[in-house]
Amino acid sequence: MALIRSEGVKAIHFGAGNIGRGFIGPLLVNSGYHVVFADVNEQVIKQLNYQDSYNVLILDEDEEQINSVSDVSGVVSTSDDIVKEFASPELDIVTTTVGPFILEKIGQTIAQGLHARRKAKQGPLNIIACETMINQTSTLRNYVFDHLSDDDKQWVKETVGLANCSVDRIVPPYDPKDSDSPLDVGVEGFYEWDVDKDALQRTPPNIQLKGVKLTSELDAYIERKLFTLNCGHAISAYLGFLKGYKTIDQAVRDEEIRAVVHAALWDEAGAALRRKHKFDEGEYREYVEKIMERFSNPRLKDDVTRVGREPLRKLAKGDKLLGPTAMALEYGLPTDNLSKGIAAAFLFDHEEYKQAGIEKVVADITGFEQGGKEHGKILQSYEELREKYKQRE
Ligand SMILES: NC(=O)c1ccc[n+]([C@@H]2O[C@H](COP(=O)([O-])OP(=O)(O)OC[C@H]3O[C@@H](n4cnc5c(N)ncnc54)[C@H](O)[C@@H]3O)[C@@H](O)[C@H]2O)c1
Ligand SMILES: O=P(O)(O)OC[C@@H](O)[C@@H](O)[C@H](O)[C@H](O)CO
Repeated sequence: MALIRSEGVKAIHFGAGNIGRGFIGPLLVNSGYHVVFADVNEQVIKQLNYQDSYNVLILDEDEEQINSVSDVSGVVSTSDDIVKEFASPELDIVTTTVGPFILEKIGQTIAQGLHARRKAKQGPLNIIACETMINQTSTLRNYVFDHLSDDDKQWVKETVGLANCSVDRIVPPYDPKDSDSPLDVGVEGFYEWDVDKDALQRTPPNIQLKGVKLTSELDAYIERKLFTLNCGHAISAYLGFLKGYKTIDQAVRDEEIRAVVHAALWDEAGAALRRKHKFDEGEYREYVEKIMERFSNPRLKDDVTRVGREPLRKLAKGDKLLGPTAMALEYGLPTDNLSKGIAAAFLFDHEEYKQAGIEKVVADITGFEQGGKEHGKILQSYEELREKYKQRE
């Protein structure tokens, strides 16, 4: 059993959920931080303060490893305690994994915390939101700035680093039957965290995150992750759901689904990404094959409903499905398999689409004109999938 221990400076992490406890928290602890988890879930916070540690189980197909994460505590994110934590001289970094829609809510809390920190005359800080979306920290920054005075804004501009990033580790909810503690979490061994190094506040240079890649080319890393891993994940989830599979590994072991996902990632999204970012073909092939292997991991038991959650968010322009489609079209590349994934997303949550009429809904959401080629491809796949999997409606 590998033991991870922290030694000094503090981090606040908003969101003590799967990825918070399973990746960001442990990585911060491993980098020497005491991690204060901030969450609305009072039960989780109580348990964190009671236990002071929990286990992260690495669930790879060929490896079983348990890491104990200690020196962690929790505060309820809606209590005054969180504002006090911001004023602490030991605080060095603030991270989040609360979900894209929650950033607006924590924006006000972070603004109050930053105000308290300025009043307490404490020093620099870095904030990194780790949600699965493009420019998540810039989005959070806007919400925070909505609640700051002009003086506070000026202080934040001079003192606080707000860096975008890309975070990758698959962390599904862990079945409590499989462990002794409700805090324990099961994760895959693979992880990647790329952070925009130019946006970080480096005075004092406390930030030394072990296992983090600091880069000046974040856009390429973000697009590679979102348009490959998350794109393939979403397509697997939606097609898997239609075919009656419960988990992602079951879905991608189905030859038909696997072929669509692989072609979407390699021939369509991948071909576009390789052109735009000049990724080395061999390295990119390894990246795709590794993703297919990660999706196939039966020990993760990752439910298609978790991966497919909030389909309208996933269908947003520039996000994991329409983003790579637009990029492929820009380079004159095929999009047939991406279109199938998009069509399947419309069938995942079809009740609300049914009411408005699918043709209009597809046009409104995708921006593809009714009667146009791309709109037609999605609609055709939609009808084919609907006919084929009628029994699941
Ligand atoms: N699970 C993964 O595989 C994974 C990997 C990379 C990134 N992410 C991203 O991380 C984010 C969280 O995903 P997750 O799977 O951990 O979800 P989750 O539901 O397990 O965790 C979210 C946590 O945020 C908490 N929360 C909700 N509202 C809050 C608030 N106002 N203040 C503080 N805490 C609040 C919830 O109580 C919960 O504990 C998402 O943006 C997701 O895209 C997830
Ligand atoms: O978190 P979402 O809902 O945007 O997407 C679901 C999964 O694809 C996602 O959580 C992945 O597991 C994660 O992005 C892996 O790094």
